[in-house]
Amino acid sequence: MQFLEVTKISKIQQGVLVVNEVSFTQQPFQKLAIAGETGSGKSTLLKMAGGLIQPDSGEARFEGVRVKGPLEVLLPGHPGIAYLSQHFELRNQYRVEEILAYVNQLTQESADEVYEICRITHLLKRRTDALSGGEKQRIALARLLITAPKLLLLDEPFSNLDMIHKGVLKSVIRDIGNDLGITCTLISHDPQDILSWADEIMIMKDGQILQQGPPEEVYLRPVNEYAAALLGKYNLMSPAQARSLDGLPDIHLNGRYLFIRPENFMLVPENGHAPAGKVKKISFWGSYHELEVLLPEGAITLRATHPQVKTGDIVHVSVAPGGVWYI
Ligand SMILES: Nc1ncnc2c1ncn2[C@@H]1O[C@H](COP(=O)(O)OP(=O)(O)OP(=O)(O)O)[C@@H](O)[C@H]1O
Repeated sequence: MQFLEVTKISKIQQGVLVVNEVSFTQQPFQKLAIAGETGSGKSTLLKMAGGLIQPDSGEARFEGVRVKGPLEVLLPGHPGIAYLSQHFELRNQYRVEEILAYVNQLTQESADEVYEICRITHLLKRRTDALSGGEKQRIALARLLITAPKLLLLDEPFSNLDMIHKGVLKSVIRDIGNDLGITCTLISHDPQDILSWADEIMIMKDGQILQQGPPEEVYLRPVNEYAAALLGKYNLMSPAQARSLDGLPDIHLNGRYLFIRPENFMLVPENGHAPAGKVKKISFWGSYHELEVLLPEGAITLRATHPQVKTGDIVHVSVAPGGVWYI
C-alpha cells in the first residue's frame, strides 16, 4: 500500500484539460516538490490529491483508501491531509490563541510544540489584525498542523515573503518533517526553495509531469530547455557553438545541444586545450561572480568565486567533470 498514490488523474476547467492523466506516488516522509510554470496545473493536481477539487477522471488514494472529492462529502478535504493555500485567510478580530484553540485536536503539550516549531509562541496573545504577512502565514500553518494531518500540502508558501521570513518558514517546514513526522509536498517556483529540501522533484508542464527525479538529476540532466530553465541559469550551446569546447574532456560533438550550468564552467590556466575567450561582462551576486565570456563560437555564462579578472581580459575555460549534459 502506498502512502499517497495518484493514478491517471485529470481535470477539465472551462473546457481546458488542465491536469492530464497524471500519476505519481509519495512515500511516508518523502519530501516531494512540484515545480512548473504558472498555469501548468500544480495547484489543481495537489487540490485533487487532497480532496479539494473533484477529479474528472482518475483517483488519488491515501493510505490505500480513495480520497473523496468535494462532491462526495459534506466538508471538502481529507482529515489526514492538510492544504495550505497561497490565499489563506485568518479571521480578524480574534486573538491568535482563540483561532487555534477552536481547531486544536492535539494535547496542549503537543500543540505547544507545534507553536514552538512554527515560531508563533510569542504571538498567541496577539490579535490577528496585528500580524505581519510572514507571521500570519506561520499561524495559518500551525492551525493546519494542530488538526493532526499526516500529509501537508504546501502551495507556494514562500510567495510574498522577504528573505528573513522565508528563512524562518523554511526552517519551520524542515522541522515539521523532522520533529512532527508529517510528510510534506511543496509547490514552488523558486529553485532555491526546493533543490536543497526535496528528495524528489516533479516538473509539470501543460497539465502533465514532464520530468521526475532527485534534485541533482533534474538539475543537471533536464529533459529539455523548459525543465532546465525552471531550476536556474544554464548554457545551452548549439552544435555549432559547442565547437568552441572541442578538445575538452567529456565534450562530444554528437550533433546535440550541450547543456552546462554556469557553475560547471571553470576558469583554468592556459594549457593548450582550454579554449580562450574574452570577458565581456562581470556581475556580482553575493557569494559568486557571474562572467559572460565570448568564446570563438558564442558567449557562455560562468560562475566563479573571487575571479581575479576584469572586463576585456582573455581567460581560458574548462568544464567540471560530470557537468555536461546533452539535450
Ligand atoms: N476554477 C477554475 N476555473 C477555471 N480555470 C481554472 C480554475 N482553476 C484553475 N484554472 C486554470 O487551470 C490552469 C491550471 O491552474 P493551476 O492553478 O492548477 O496552475 P498552477 O500551475 O498551480 O499555477 P500557478 O503557479 O500560477 O499557481 C490554469 O490555466 C488556470 O487558469
